[in-house]
Amino acid sequence: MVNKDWESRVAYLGPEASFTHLAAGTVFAGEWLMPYATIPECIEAVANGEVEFAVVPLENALEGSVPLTIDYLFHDVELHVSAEILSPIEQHFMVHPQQVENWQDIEMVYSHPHALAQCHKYLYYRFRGVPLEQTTSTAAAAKYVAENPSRTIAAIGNEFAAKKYGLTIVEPNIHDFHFNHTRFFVLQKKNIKLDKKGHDNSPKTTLMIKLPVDDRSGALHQVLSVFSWRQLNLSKIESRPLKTGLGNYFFIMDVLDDEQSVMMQGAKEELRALGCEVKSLGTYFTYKKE
Ligand SMILES: O=C(O)C(=O)C[C@]1(C(=O)O)C=C[C@@H](O)C=C1
Repeated sequence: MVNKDWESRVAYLGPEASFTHLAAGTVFAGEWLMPYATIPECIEAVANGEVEFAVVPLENALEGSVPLTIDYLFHDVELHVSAEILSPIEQHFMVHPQQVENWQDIEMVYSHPHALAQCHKYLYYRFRGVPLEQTTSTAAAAKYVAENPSRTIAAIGNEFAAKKYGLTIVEPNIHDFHFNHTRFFVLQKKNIKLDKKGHDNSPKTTLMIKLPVDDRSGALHQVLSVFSWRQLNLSKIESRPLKTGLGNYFFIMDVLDDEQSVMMQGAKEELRALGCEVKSLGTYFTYKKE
């Protein structure tokens, strides 16, 4: 349980009305939400004690992982996941009200790289050849378009960003696939599950595993059998480069159990006995944004 005698400071990938801001609001309504410009700045803010929590994007159903978040958590900081938030994502095409007449002749489209990728087909068929400009978030794109009313430019983002920055949505729901969801991590220094109203009551643990250095054949198979014979269900496995040489990876695994269970304790012990390095990000519950 989190002690809630004080108001928590919560960093999020801003500015206001980013998808991360909306996700953070579902779990931290009424708390002190503080926008930061980039994912590393959010993570550093919690690591050096400026804030108690940080909310950052981790994975999108269409585009896959946000490598910056995963790599930062593995290489740069010792933090824990205290919750995950799943949020539906709807991308809209928006312009400054002064440019509504010209929106078909847009000269540049601004958004976060994940959002641009989620709308790749739409942009290809509708605005082929129009330059795409990456921003630190969809809300940053909306803010930029709002600050440049004389330019024939557009942003891709959510309806709250359109409202917040006074833009007009000229084409709603332009994401290429209907099932567009993003998973966000709530990070904290302490290894404590966030136990607020509205979670799913199913603990999940994220482990980051480095295989033994001897590079023996079957090492990954051995790791997987540690979970398999204990009937520990994995909901995700992914590899990321260790950044030490080609072919060197670590694995991120999400296990559907509490780190404190007998089976999980045994699994971690056995992994270490096999020569693996195991970094646990802790156990957390899932919160869903409607
Ligand atoms: O740009 C935003 O609004 C964000 O919160 C970032 C982010 C991401 O990193 O994937 C979050 C959700 C959407 O998938 C698009 C962008």
